[in-house]
Amino acid sequence: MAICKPTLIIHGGAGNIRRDKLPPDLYEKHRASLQSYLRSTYALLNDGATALDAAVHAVSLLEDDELFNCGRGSVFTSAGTIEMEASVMVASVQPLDDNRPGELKKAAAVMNVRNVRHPIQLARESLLRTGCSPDGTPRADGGSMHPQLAGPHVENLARDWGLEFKPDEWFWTQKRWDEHRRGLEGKDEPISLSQGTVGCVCLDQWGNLAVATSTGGKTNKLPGRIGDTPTLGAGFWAEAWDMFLPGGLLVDKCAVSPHAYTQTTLSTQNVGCWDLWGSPFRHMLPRWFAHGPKTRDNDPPAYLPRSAHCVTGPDLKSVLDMECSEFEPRRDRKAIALSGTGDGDTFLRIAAAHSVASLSRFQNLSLAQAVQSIAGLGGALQRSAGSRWGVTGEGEGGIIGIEVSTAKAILPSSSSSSTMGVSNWGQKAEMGPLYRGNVVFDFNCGGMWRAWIEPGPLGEDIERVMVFHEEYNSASG
Ligand SMILES: NC(=O)C[C@H](N)C(=O)O
Repeated sequence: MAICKPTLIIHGGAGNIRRDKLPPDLYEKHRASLQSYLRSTYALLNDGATALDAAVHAVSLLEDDELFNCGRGSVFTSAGTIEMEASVMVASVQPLDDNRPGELKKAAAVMNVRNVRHPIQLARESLLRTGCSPDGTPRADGGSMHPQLAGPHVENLARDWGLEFKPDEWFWTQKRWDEHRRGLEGKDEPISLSQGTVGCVCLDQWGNLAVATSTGGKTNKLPGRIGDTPTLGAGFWAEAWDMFLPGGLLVDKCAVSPHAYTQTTLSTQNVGCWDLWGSPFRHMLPRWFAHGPKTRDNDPPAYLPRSAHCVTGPDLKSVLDMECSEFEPRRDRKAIALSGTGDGDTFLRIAAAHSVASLSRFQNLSLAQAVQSIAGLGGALQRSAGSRWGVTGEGEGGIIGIEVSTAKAILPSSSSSSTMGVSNWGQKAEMGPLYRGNVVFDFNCGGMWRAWIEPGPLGEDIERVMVFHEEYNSASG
């Protein structure tokens, strides 16, 4: 049964893109490409495609488009060769199910790939071919449980799996060759450069999230260099976790401060604690919490389901007797997926995508806040460049993502003007509640090519295509 409204965001690279160095015709070409890929991918999602297939569809189109640094438009290494990288990863707000495509392996990445027309399709095949069944018995699909595969070995698998190959000439483009030559000669770029990696994050009707990312890497990278795009947790990540919402009991530390958050790992699962005092669930708290937080030194140090570990106190028995029938523990699930672009060496150094996920999960930040603190201005990517910031391109980049939760509501997104957030209140539809993904992005450099669908004031779909923080034609930015 459909439980989610499809949600979609695509990026086409971030970097030192400047308004005065981005001619209108080049802007228009990027805008038209991104809009067309956004539309066809969104149509697929609405027709019932899985998030994985839709994301791979979007990135396959980008890989054939010379404008972007991936597939056919890939940049050259310092040796004048093309070495491509791509990755996919999935997560779901549905309960874990090893029979769901991709769930067994969760992520697959390919690196140092040559002549494969669609590296992203190779990553998809590698994800789905695990070489074993959910119960661990061998399966003859030619795959393995390895999430990262490189070079001639994975190219051989691509042949075995029937993927399309193209000759070197097909990948050669004048624009990238000129960039390569100018770079070797130490000359400046005459027009705006984006680092050009592409990515798609989407949510399907069944609550599955997928991220697909593809790149040629950095212009004049050393042959054999592996970047963030095919490295788990650096240039991409997807994750889902269970949350407990009102009906469970609160962590002591959480009760001390209205904004505190505590996460305790229990034997079989992680449980989280929301800031209930400032949350929309306030009115659902039992009456004995009505006076707000206070410290209870003898309480158990974790937020646990009632049956396992209960709040102590004089009124506990009567509270449970009176309140529990109307206050059942409810387990909700949250999922996120992220794709990055920019200086991959920095993304690697700070495990950028996984850092965003950890902030969201363990610090209980909205995804918008978490993305901002890593990829926004003054965020961890920028800070890690130190005194080299603005000189070498180090630390520059951006991240796109989607979060979705089966709770009736999630915490509102950051109000920062540079971090786009769409609130995620469950929508009522005939078949029951539909959840909407929350599209987020941020970047710390001149621009990031991106396109997404957002809800208008009446809930209608609105397409957005942007490169700067503001519209291309606005005076500022
Ligand atoms: N184009 C990019 O975004 C570059 C990519 N992140 C890399 O460093 O390999």
